[in-house]
Amino acid sequence: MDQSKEQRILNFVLQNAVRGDPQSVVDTIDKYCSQKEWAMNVGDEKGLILDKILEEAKPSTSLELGTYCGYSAVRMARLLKPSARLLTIEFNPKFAAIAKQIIEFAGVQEKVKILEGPSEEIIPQLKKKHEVDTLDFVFLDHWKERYTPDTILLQECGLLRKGTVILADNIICPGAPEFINYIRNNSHFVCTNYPSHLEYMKVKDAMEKAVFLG
Ligand SMILES: O=C(NCc1cccc(CNc2ccc3[nH]ncc3c2)c1)c1cc(-c2ccc(F)cc2)cc(O)c1O
Ligand SMILES: [Mg+2]
Repeated sequence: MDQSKEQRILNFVLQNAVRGDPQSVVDTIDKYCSQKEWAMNVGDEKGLILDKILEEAKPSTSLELGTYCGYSAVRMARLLKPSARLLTIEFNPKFAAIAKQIIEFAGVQEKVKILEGPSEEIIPQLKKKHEVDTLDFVFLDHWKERYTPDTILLQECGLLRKGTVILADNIICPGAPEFINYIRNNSHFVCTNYPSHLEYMKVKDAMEKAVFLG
């Protein structure tokens, strides 16, 4: 059975990155995906925006929607303080299995917990089953049409607090027009746009930060 692109990315990491070194895992995935096969990691250019916003937020509890191969989970975990936690939700079991191995190879498995399943099922379980009080940081990078319903669901479940930072990928490409319309017209959020480029390409993209006002 021939390998998937995600398995090829994993193998390249296992053979070329340094075990226990999250920066080397991030750099190795970026090298593979810019030189060999494109993949939908947030990438190095938008990754620097993610780094800066995450470092400003100094989150104790973070949530990511859309783990994929674990690139952004490793990228975020490398910047979290030792006691901080990242929960990341992935619907596709094959992606989750690859991500688990990449996260373990990077040595950040103590800070990262992969939750397998659809966000609409898992978000309502975060408080009771996963002992979350409120979220300090949320990274949206899953199906773009889920950005709005899941933001509403997070509010309904009491998971946002005054100052929670939500960062959304792919505002231009593939685009999340209904999310932009929702969040920029919602007086409970203060929004900031960060122009950038699609990972590994010259195509324009952007990220949007939305801070919840409570
Ligand atoms: O679509 C994207 N990513 C989302 C995605 C996509 C596929 C599968 C999954 C399965 N994972 C999944 C699903 C549902 C879920 N619910 N809760 C968790 C959860 C997890 C997730 C995407 C596309 C492009 C892109 C593609 C092509 C192109 F030409 C330009 C740009 C660039 C990106 O940076 C992207 O992020
Ligand atoms: Mg993305």
